[in-house]
Amino acid sequence: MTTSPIRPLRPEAEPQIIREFDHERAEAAVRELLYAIGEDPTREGLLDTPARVARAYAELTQGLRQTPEEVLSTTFDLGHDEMVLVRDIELWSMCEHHLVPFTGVAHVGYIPAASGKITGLSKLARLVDVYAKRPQVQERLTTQVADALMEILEARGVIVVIEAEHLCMTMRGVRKAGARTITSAVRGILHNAATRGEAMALIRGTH
Ligand SMILES: Nc1nc2c(ncn2[C@@H]2O[C@H](COP(=O)(O)OP(=O)(O)OP(=O)(O)O)[C@@H](O)[C@H]2O)c(=O)[nH]1
Ligand SMILES: [Zn+2]
Repeated sequence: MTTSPIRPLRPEAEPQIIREFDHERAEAAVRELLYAIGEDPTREGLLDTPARVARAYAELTQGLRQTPEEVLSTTFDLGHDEMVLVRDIELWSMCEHHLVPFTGVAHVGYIPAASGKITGLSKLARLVDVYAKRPQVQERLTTQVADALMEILEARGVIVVIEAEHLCMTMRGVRKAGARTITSAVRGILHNAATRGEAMALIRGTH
């Protein structure tokens, strides 16, 4: 059995961008976990599992190695300064308490700067992934997406609504399948009741 050297955990609340995923360390940890649950990682069916799980985790946590600035670096000036809203962006994240998935949809809307700084629609979905593909809590995911749009696009207003089901509440623990958690973050001129109402109507599809 091999164990990799213990390195200190990062002390910061917000993780630093670490460019390289440590496959060797992840594999060693998975091997250890298999021993811990009473499995035998040397049996044939499990031989490649540590490497596979490491690759899967590299993908599931790839947002830790990306920045919102990279994603939002392409902007256009379309002279459009009204609300842009992308609804039902599929979302898969990982709850930081249990490291099991939570999944649902994000609705992301913003009102561009008067200068008309607009990003590509797909970039809103990519931005959600930058923050979703990390160990997360839904509240932080919601505010991080909103804050990134305010800061990087200099949007005049942002609304982010996330509806998700947490597998840690479904497959284990309290076992309440179907319970959905809804979080929202509102910034800038979307605090204005009429503007927010317009956004909510678009999100609900009742406009
Ligand atoms: N606020 C918030 N809580 C979350 C999120 N994901 C998971 N949780 C909760 O985190 C809590 C962790 O509670 P603990 O009592 O420390 O852990 P636990 O003993 O496994 O709790 P149970 O899930 O109730 O069995 C649970 O209530 C989870 O439902 C999230 O995104 N936001
Ligand atoms: Zn959880």
